[in-house]
Amino acid sequence: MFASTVSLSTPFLSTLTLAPKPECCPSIKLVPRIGVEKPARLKSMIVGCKKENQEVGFQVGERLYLGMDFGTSGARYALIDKQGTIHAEGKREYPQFLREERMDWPLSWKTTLFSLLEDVPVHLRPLIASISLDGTSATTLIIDSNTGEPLARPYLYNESCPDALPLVKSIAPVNHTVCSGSSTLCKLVSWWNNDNSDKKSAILLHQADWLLWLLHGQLGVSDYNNALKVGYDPELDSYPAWLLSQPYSRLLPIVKAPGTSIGHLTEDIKTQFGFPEDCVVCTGTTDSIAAFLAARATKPGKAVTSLGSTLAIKLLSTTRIEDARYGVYSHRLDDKWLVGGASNTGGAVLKEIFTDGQLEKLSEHINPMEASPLDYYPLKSVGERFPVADPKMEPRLHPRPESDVEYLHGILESIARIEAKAYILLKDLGATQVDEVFTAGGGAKNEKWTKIRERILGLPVTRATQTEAAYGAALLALKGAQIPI
Ligand SMILES: Nc1ncnc2c1ncn2[C@@H]1O[C@H](COP(=O)(O)OP(=O)(O)O)[C@@H](O)[C@H]1O
Ligand SMILES: O=C(CO)[C@H](O)[C@H](O)COP(=O)(O)O
Repeated sequence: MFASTVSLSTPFLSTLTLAPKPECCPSIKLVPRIGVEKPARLKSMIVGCKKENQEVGFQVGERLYLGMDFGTSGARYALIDKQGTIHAEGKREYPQFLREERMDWPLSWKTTLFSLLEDVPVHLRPLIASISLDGTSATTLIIDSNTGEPLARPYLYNESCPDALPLVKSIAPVNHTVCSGSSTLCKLVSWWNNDNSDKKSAILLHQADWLLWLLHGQLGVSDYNNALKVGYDPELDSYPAWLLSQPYSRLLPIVKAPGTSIGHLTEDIKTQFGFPEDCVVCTGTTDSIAAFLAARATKPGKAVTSLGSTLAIKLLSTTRIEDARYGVYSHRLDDKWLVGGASNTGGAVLKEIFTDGQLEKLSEHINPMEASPLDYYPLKSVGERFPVADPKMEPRLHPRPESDVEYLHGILESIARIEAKAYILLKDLGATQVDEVFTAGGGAKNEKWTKIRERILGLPVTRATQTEAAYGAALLALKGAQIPI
């Protein structure tokens, strides 16, 4: 494990100022005041938002910023203005495309990307100044640099390549972030050692990088959040020498800060969707960092727990902590560090047992102030990443009580205990002590779960004003638009 406190330049959070809000409600009905014309002919648009039957518009020609989140179970978009007001939002499930009896994830993600763009109200598209998006971390694609098409099936965020671990451990510093079977570097090395396809034209991209490439057309660009788990050092702002000396280092993408303008939309995309000539595409981030950005927690000690399909924890710390023994790593954010990790526990386990409606109904009958005697380790399948890095950890969801209310209570409480263990671990490893937890993701809506977590964490737990990672991605688009290419 190593911990360091560094001063890093190019602050993000402090450079990103949201203009003062005109009186406008967060979730709004758009009421175009003038006839909606074909985007190509549209000169400018005053768009109102409804608040108690008033229409509050904003300056003609003001711009909008599009963020998209490609999470575990589906994708979302959020369209905001420079005050951070949401002008449109939507979501899509991933379509199931099979190829050789396996899910064709690249086709599903690409289809979902273009479906989300179709869902953006056509009369708002000409106002969009920039686009960014987030994806699941360490979801790795090996791409043919001649075509942009995948040379192999993607390695998903929670997949592990233990075959590559001994070699990766032999080149990387002790307990470095890449020394985990689910790291991007292990996936790259596993492909390099086992795949017989033509390696000359191969490049590595993360899910977010590849989806952004479909919009800007420049292959081989990533961000220092997505690139962390392939070995990029956001403190050095470069790949380390021990990695650059490897034969496969030529597959690595160039790395920019999240929310950096890469270039304009391709002509095809502009024409197909009616986006403006000056719309830029910005580097993205990972889904749990986008959720952190959405929460707008800016002080050390503030943390965001993303209760999505997985449990991802991000604590804003002045100290950088890396320790693969526990699945702990630090993402750079501005001049501070987002210390944390991602557990395989979380909503995906709940989804296998209960529908969202059942979760809502059953939760009504839970007394959150009463401790559940049930002790589970809820996992969908074998293997855990954090706060215990154990690829062989077995799920534990039995004995199952007669009552589904008691069963759900036990699962929610057990996930809360894992969350508490994670925050205690971060403190013991030297991170800034957590003093408040914001919640993002689908689980944030469960008030009983929030109360259970407050009791077990012994901390105030509040639902972030914005819980969707897509909002955080939109903030990155806003940042990128403020800094010209
Ligand atoms: N009322 C609820 N209580 C707890 N969890 C919930 C509730 N409603 C939905 N969820 C969980 O939220 C998860 C989806 O959250 P989301 O943030 O959309 O996930 P992701 O982006 O990781 O796909 C699902 O796994 C679901 O089980
Ligand atoms: O669990 C995940 C998918 O939802 C990702 O692993 C999650 O994004 C955590 O990775 P990171 O901390 O690098 O963002």
